[in-house]
Amino acid sequence: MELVREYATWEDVEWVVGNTRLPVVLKGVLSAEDAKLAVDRGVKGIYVSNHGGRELDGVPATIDVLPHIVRAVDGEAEVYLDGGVRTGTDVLKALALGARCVFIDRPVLWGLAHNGAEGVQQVLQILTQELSQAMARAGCAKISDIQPSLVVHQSYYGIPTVKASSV
Ligand SMILES: Cc1cc2nc3c(=O)[nH]c(=O)nc-3n(C[C@H](O)[C@H](O)[C@H](O)COP(=O)(O)O)c2cc1C
Repeated sequence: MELVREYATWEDVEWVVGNTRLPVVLKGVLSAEDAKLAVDRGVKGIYVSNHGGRELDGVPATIDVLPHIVRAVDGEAEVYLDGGVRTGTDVLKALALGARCVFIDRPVLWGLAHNGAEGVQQVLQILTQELSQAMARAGCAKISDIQPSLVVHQSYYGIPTVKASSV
């Protein structure tokens, strides 16, 4: 019986990178080790995601692994994050911990289900307004003013966090 492979390998990543001149973004990175392996293979965007926690019980929260991944990547790729971003302060925290941007999935779908295109617009407006308020209260006039010192994270104290290995 032929088994159907349901996971990607590093060879797959190498194939994609080698077959396009476009920058490749790898989604689903949850460990510093994998982030480094991806960068070493020419990946230009590390997309920290646990797919909304829907794929595998027990995976770490993306915000917990983000600082380790940012440190490992060391500016060699942009780092993005999704998973559980629900408020403007969530956005602020992710940016402060080194994400270039965040992605939002289910809140957008909830807005769509509630009120169609207008509902989606409302969700994005609420998040934008909350981020703007959070930035004002944190003394940030622009996005580049959002610095790690705004956020106290357990990893800054050397407390070990869960390590996962997945692509
Ligand atoms: C209904 C649904 C289907 C999804 N399908 C995929 C998928 O096929 N591939 C993938 O990488 N992520 C998939 N995701 C995960 C999202 O792209 C995203 O990583 C996650 O939902 C972000 O978390 P949030 O919903 O808390 O914002 C799916 C999410 C939902 C809710």
